[in-house]
Amino acid sequence: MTSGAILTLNAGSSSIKFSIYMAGDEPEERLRGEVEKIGGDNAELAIVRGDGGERRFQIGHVDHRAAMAAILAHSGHALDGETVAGVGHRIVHGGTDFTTPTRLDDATVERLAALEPLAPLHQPHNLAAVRAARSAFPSAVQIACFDTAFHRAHPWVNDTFALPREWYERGVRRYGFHGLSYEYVSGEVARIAPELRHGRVVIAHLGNGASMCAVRDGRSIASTMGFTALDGLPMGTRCGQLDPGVLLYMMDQEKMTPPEISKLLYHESGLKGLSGVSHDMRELEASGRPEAAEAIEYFVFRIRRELGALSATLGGLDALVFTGGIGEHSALVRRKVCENMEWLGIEIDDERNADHALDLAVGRTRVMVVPTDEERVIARAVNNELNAEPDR
Ligand SMILES: Nc1ncnc2c1ncn2[C@@H]1O[C@H](COP(=O)(O)OP(=O)(O)O)[C@@H](O)[C@H]1O
Ligand SMILES: CC(=O)OP(=O)(O)O
Ligand SMILES: [Mg+2]
Repeated sequence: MTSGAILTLNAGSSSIKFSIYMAGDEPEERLRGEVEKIGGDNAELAIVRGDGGERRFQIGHVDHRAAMAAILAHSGHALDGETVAGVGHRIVHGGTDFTTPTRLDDATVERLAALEPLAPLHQPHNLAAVRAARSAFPSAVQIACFDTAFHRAHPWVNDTFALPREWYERGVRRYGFHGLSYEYVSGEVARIAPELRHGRVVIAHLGNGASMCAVRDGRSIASTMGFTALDGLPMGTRCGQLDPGVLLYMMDQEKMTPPEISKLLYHESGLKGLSGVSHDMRELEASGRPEAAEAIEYFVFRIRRELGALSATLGGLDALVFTGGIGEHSALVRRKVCENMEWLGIEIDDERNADHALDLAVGRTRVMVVPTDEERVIARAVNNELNAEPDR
């Protein structure tokens, strides 16, 4: 059996999540943490140890590189002399080629860098973390785990756009994202409720990025995100589904350049753009401004619309599962999504919902809150790779 430590890195647009596991038959978590508000004036490093103890450090203004340095410094302490045997990375875009966890070398990093324009909020940061970790831990195995991989076997009708066929061959496809989260949550649903293993399940991953996925037999059938992580639901700062005619109008009539449009769609839209208050659901819920309430209303409206559509692709619904920062913590959003949904068998208990309980349903369709754990999926992939090479 393998020994040594596993470090996982999950770099997002404004945060880097990380964890340390010990390798073994099943990886064992030692510590997890996050640097939040990267790019702002008061970034914070939070560390949660396996025994539940939590520490927070104000680290001022940091960019991604400085945040990584802070993480590596703190990981060094926590490792307590253990060698890092493997580092696992969440890589948001794997394109058409990467469908399973993959070892990172110079050539792979270069191929993944070519996908940066398809995930500008994530991929450059993911690869910066890879470069930093390769130089900090040169003898460790570096493994890429892809957000797109869980969806790669979804049916062709969900994989394509109705463009001339050559565009599909050129890789313009609906990839889908949040796959590490869907893999973890669907596994948990099957473990907690074995009767749902072959059931019709919709998972709503509602975080700063948000998407929904129809799952059957542990596989993705359809999801709301497409070619990039802009499609589908509105998000913290991303617009979600948009008539492509809007883009043509912006270019032709408003003479906006591609970088200007990209900034608008990725950074200034979604909950932030609609409310003018914040991208953060906590702040919207606390705000008395009517625009904040309207932004929540739009978010909920789109979730309900997609729930209907995904249930239709599944031919009905046995379970709706909430996860992600909003899905796990916002009783308000869950209540609004589930209102007047008896036609889908959805009815929830208000008290259990306020308590963020695992099982909310009083109707025929299960409604569950399952905290996601992308880090564990990454740690398992690295652990498997290490166990496949026991002499390391
Ligand atoms: N207690 C809470 N109530 C409502 N929303 C919350 C709460 N905690 C976190 N959130 C929401 O969750 C988001 C972060 O979700 P998370 O899944 O961690 O995001 P990501 O991984 O995309 O950075 C925050 O931006 C905020 O909107
Ligand atoms: C793909 C994506 O949107 O990821 P995140 O939710 O971490 O921003
Ligand atoms: Mg996330």
